[in-house]
Amino acid sequence: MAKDPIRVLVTGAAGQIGYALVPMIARGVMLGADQPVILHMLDIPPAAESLNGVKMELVDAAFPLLKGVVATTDVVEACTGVNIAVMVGGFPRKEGMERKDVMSKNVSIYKAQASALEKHAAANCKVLVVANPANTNALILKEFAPSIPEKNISCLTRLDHNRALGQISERLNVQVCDVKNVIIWGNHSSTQYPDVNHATVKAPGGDTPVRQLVADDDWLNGEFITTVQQRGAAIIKARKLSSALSAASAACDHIRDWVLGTPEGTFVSMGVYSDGSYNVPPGLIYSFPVTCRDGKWSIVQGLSIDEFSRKKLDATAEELSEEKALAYSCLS
Ligand SMILES: NC(=O)C1=CN([C@@H]2O[C@H](COP(=O)(O)OP(=O)(O)OC[C@H]3O[C@@H](n4cnc5c(N)ncnc54)[C@H](O)[C@@H]3O)[C@@H](O)[C@H]2O)C=CC1
Ligand SMILES: O=C([O-])CC(=O)C(=O)O
Repeated sequence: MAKDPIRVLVTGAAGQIGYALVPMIARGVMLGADQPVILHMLDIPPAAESLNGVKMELVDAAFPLLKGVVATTDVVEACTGVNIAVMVGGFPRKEGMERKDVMSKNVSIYKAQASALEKHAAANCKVLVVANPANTNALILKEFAPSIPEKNISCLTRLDHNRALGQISERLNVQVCDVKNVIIWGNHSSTQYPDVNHATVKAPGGDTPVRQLVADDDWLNGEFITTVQQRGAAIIKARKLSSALSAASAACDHIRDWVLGTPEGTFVSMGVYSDGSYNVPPGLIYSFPVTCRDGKWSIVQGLSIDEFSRKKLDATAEELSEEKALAYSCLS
């Protein structure tokens, strides 16, 4: 029997990530090739005409899974009945700007949209915040939507996770699909910690540790980390625009694994509300290694953390605590 459609909200849908993301959702990349969807697209009034153009293109693409499109500048209409909310809308970082510069512009948007989601989304709506500062926007959304379960609010660090897989695959000249279990800890910012200590590569004789195969700790503890941390800035420098196709693809990966589950023995990185695991302060949205099953994520427990890693986990937590304080000062 055909499945009922799932309503997916994309905010900032007239923007560049939105333009890459909505066709992926309509093609089944996010929720599966047998899952019909109804797209809800929100943008602000100055972008209304462009948003309508995106809607026209969705019609023209004749996606079999796409059962309806709501394109609106009304946040209530956009949020009504949605099962999944991908929050991309906001002000992007431009060349030379740090994430902190975009903080005040974005946290007030997330405070307002929290209330709309809380009042009008479907019960058990899963929320993914993409817009920067992603962790702190998600935290503000959580704080101002107290009736949405904290387990349902997350932020995107899957792009960083995928970038780390990509760097290892290039370095070792192996297929990216054979590399797994890298971890992004902390903030989606240049303090994030891309950790390969539990990562492996599939080989005929069994999974082999990345550290053993690379056999160059200086590279893994130095250039590899900074390349992943700075990849967003490198794309902005090259394109004069921030990452869009890779961000859209990572948003699909994030929701797909959350809803449909992670493969056995594989973990992925998600920004989620800290419960104090790995001595990360509770009260922050922090990227952890997680596995997903039955629509729920769980933080992978019991991984060893060496002294080098501990310092990096703490440094990015420190930055998130500072961002949280700054966000609240912007809102007051
Ligand atoms: N977490 C991650 O891995 C990544 C996050 N980002 C972030 O994603 C966000 C979107 O990036 P782009 O699509 O490149 O930006 P963009 O500027 O092309 O699109 C943003 C869209 O949001 C809309 N918008 C602004 N305020 C809004 C509001 N209150 N409600 C609804 N829509 C609103 C704008 O009109 C625009 O159409 C930025 O904050 C960017 O920094 C970008 C790449 C990766
Ligand atoms: O760096 C930026 O502003 C865009 C972004 O989040 C990324 O590409 O990771």
